[in-house]
Amino acid sequence: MALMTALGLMSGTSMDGIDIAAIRTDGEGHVERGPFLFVPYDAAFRSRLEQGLDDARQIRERRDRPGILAELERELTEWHAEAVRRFLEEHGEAWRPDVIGFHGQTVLHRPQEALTVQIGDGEALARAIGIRVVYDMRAEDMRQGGQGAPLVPVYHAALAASLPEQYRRLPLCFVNIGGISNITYIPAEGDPVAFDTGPGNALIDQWVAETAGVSFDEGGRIAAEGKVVRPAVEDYLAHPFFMRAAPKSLDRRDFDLGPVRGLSAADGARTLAAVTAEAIFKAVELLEEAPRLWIVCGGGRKNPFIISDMKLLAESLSAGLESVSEVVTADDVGVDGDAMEAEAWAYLAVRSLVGLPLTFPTTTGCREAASGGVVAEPA
Ligand SMILES: Nc1ncnc2c1ncn2[C@@H]1O[C@H](COP(=O)(O)OP(=O)(O)OP(=O)(O)O)[C@@H](O)[C@H]1O
Ligand SMILES: CC(=O)N[C@H]1[C@@H]2OC[C@@H](O2)[C@@H](O)[C@@H]1O[C@H](C)C(=O)O
Repeated sequence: MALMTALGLMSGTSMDGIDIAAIRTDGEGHVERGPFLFVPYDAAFRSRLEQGLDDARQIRERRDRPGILAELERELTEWHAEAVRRFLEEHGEAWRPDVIGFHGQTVLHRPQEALTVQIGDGEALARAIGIRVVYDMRAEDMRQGGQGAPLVPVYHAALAASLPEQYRRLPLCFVNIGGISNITYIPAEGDPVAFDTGPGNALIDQWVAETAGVSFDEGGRIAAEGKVVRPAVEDYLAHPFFMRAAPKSLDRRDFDLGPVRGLSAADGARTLAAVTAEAIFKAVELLEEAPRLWIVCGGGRKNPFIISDMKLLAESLSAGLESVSEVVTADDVGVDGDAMEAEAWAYLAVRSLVGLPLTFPTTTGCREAASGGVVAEPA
């Protein structure tokens, strides 16, 4: 197939802003990565999104927009249109997209009820920027019996195939630490396996907002003053989610700050970093073999305590293995840990246009490999 230029727009569960990335791809093995831009939301819009999550609890049917959600959807779409305009001003000449993959903002995710809701009006976005948009890429997977998440694994698989030789150590795991964490396990033989693993940064963000008045724990500075409080970690890890078989996925509200309440700001931040790392390693119990390499993507890789805890866990894991299990960041292996999800949404948009599958029984639990997405034309 001919190559297409695609833009991906991701507003993740951290609700910190919009990631935009461009790629050129055939939707299969060929991926050229282009520029990346992050457009942060202001504090006022972030708190409106939080309110949107509250209102979303009243949603019974995926088109419902109770409370502020209808207005919020308009605002969110406008934020995205503006972000695209800004991207095109800088990179439009070399990277004028044929198509845009638009994620929107997840406000509710209840896989057990086959209900997942991303606000964001794909039709309005296509009209506003005059470019074809593919949106609502999770819904078809759910109709086919899948979790509707995670969707990035098919892109991880494409990247795994082009990793530098010294990092093609199968089985390996891509770890995405966004608001929620998820992994893609690439075995030596067979299909990639994927699932959400537990909390990512969302709890840390909520905790430091409440106790220290900042939106995230930059560089782990708050955690640096604290210690890991074991009973709180154990409390989180006793959550029934960890006992469940994969595939499985999470809503941002499935975990809360209950177990760290009463701790100092620093101890809470340090403890939650440990929870994130340990929850990821709990995934090993669900995998056929322990990964030889963990490639960490997403904002959580910039929290040094999450990374150092993961490295210690990998060391103890290695003790029982013939080959070592090592933790590296996306940047170490030559991929962009910030742009990855937005690139994936660009890649998925191209796959959707050509009718290739986005999800597989081993990544979301869909009955058979499923495509998806709705195409909005600009005119
Ligand atoms: N310098 C940093 N130090 C510590 N944490 C950071 C830093 N930069 C970003 N983060 C954390 O990463 C989060 C954003 O991560 P990311 O962009 O991967 O999330 P997301 O787009 O919401 O992803 P997802 O869809 O996977 O939930 C921030 O909310 C913050 O908690
Ligand atoms: C429903 C939803 O938005 N899920 C997100 C969330 O954030 C991380 C994790 O939970 C993952 O399952 C998914 O996002 C990524 C982009 C995915 O679909 O692969």
